[in-house]
Amino acid sequence: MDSGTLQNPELDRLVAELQQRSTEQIPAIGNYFAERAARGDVADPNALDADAETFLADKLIALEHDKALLCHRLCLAMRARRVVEVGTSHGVSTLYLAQAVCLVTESDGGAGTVVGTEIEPAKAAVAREHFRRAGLQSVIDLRVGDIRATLADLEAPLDLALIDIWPVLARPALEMIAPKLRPGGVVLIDNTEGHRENYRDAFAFIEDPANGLLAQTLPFRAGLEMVVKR
Ligand SMILES: C[S@@+](CC[C@H](N)C(=O)[O-])C[C@H]1O[C@@H](n2cnc3c(N)ncnc32)[C@H](O)[C@@H]1O
Repeated sequence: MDSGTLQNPELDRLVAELQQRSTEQIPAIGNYFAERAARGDVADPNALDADAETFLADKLIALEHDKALLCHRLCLAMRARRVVEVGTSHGVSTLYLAQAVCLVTESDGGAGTVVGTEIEPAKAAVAREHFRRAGLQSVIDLRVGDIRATLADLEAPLDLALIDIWPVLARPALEMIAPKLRPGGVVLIDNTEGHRENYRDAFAFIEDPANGLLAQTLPFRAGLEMVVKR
């Protein structure tokens, strides 16, 4: 038995194919930002300009397999059935989350949903096709638009959230999600070590005792923040 899989051969093939496509795009993304910096035209990761947004519009930038697998295993451990994903892109991490929620509801009964959100309609359309291929579309509520509108009416209590979006959006996402997390609920935030400074507003929120959160940076590549509601 392979402990690093979702133990569904078709789904494992699909996520491996998408992870490979995402990995292959990374050098081009690095080159784009390096070339701009070399021209003295540094792209601000906290305020992407139109050129950077156009360049990134078709890039997967998927959550790496090891991090996505942790999300999957945590959903199972927590028996998560209300999950939110902030930043869906082509839906790679959504597939891991949705399969875990399906396993929980199949074994424990009842219903479950993964709410995803993506601002680029073309990316959302590709994500929907992946959900359909995986047979997971019935548990995914993909909302197209800006998180500040699409996540304004999240239904409580939430079990788990994954924040995998530009760092500047982590704070507004936390402001909408944290009050609706159940005690023991978890938020995972990608790249918090690699972009610590850009996450300063998010950390100010996490460290405010009024919000009842505790955090630890897990030692994945570029860091993965695990935030727990007390
Ligand atoms: C890092 S990618 C998400 C990757 C995805 N979690 C996966 O594993 O496949 C971040 C995504 O957030 C989207 N995004 C950026 N700003 C957004 C906003 N204001 N509202 C919703 N989505 C946004 C981007 O278009 C991009 O596709």
